[in-house]
Amino acid sequence: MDKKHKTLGEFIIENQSSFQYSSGELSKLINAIRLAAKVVNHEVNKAGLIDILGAAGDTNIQGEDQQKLDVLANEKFIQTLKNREIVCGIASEEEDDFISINSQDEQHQNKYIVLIDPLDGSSNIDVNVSVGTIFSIYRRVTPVGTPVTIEDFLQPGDNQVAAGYIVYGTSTMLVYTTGDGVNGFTLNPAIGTFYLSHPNMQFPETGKIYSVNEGNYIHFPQGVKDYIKYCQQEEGDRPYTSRYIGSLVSDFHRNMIKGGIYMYPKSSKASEGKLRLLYECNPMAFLAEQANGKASDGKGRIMELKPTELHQRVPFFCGSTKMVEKAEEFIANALK
Ligand SMILES: O=P(O)(O)OC[C@H]1O[C@](O)(COP(=O)(O)O)[C@@H](O)[C@@H]1O
Ligand SMILES: [Mg+2]
Ligand SMILES: [Mg+2]
Repeated sequence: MDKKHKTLGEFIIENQSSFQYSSGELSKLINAIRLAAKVVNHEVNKAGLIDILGAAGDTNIQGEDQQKLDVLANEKFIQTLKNREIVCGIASEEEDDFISINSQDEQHQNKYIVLIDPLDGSSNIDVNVSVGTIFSIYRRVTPVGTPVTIEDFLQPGDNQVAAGYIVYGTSTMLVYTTGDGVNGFTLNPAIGTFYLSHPNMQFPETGKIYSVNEGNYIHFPQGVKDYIKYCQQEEGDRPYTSRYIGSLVSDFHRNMIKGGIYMYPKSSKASEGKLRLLYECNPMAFLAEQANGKASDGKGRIMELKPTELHQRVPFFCGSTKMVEKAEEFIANALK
């Protein structure tokens, strides 16, 4: 029993009252995500030993080949949330449409919806590089007790009540916010308990790491090219170091601890970039802002964007405030 660190369970109970809608329902929801994370973590850790590597044989609505672990993680999270009867709707990267869940208990109608990227960094699954899960939680906007509609999911990021990720890396961590700062919990695999290991996480105001797939450089807008050149120049505290894991969760996590910027710009190959607004950019933006960082589409705040489609993509620039502002500056200058 680790007396030095608070468990996630203790932390949730202690901080429940600081949550504006505190009714215990959100705590139950975070606990359900914790449970599903442990189940997926168990599978990820022994991926090479069980038939869970490689493609599942289907493509998702994004046109991507679904990996077996994408499908498994999707099933585990949806199953856990359904079984625990705490949400009235779920949307997932791996599901074409949202799922409406009617509560069996007439007396108790659920108010929360969850959007998930069940397995983030799918291209890294087979090569034993860290991957993650991303979640975003909203209160529904349509009347309680009626089936959820697309309106419940197409809410701007500013309406999120909670967001977070799990990183399955050298250690497994759950990092989340309910709008009162960002806290990180590390799983003690010996006893299956998450402990508070990274209280009040903060992005350093600036940093020396830039994370972008430079293989797409020639396809990037001029402003983005100019910013990357700026990062590579011999001047002042530059050149910065290029670090790109290819898992958004892992690149974000490192940059939040060390200071840095992650970029997935639009390009001549991908007119709106690659990342999905609802279950990748909005939750990471909420975390970034709660940790004194910044998240932008290159022009303005991600969380002000009014979503129009469940799986829409947006350009994404996220990390240390000064670095994101610099990138925005280069993008704006190139458009003059
Ligand atoms: O291989 P690319 O084009 O650089 O894309 C890598 C990016 O795509 C992602 O893998 C997209 O997420 P999924 O794996 O959930 O589809 C991000 O995690 C990562 O940052
Ligand atoms: Mg992803
Ligand atoms: Mg994914």
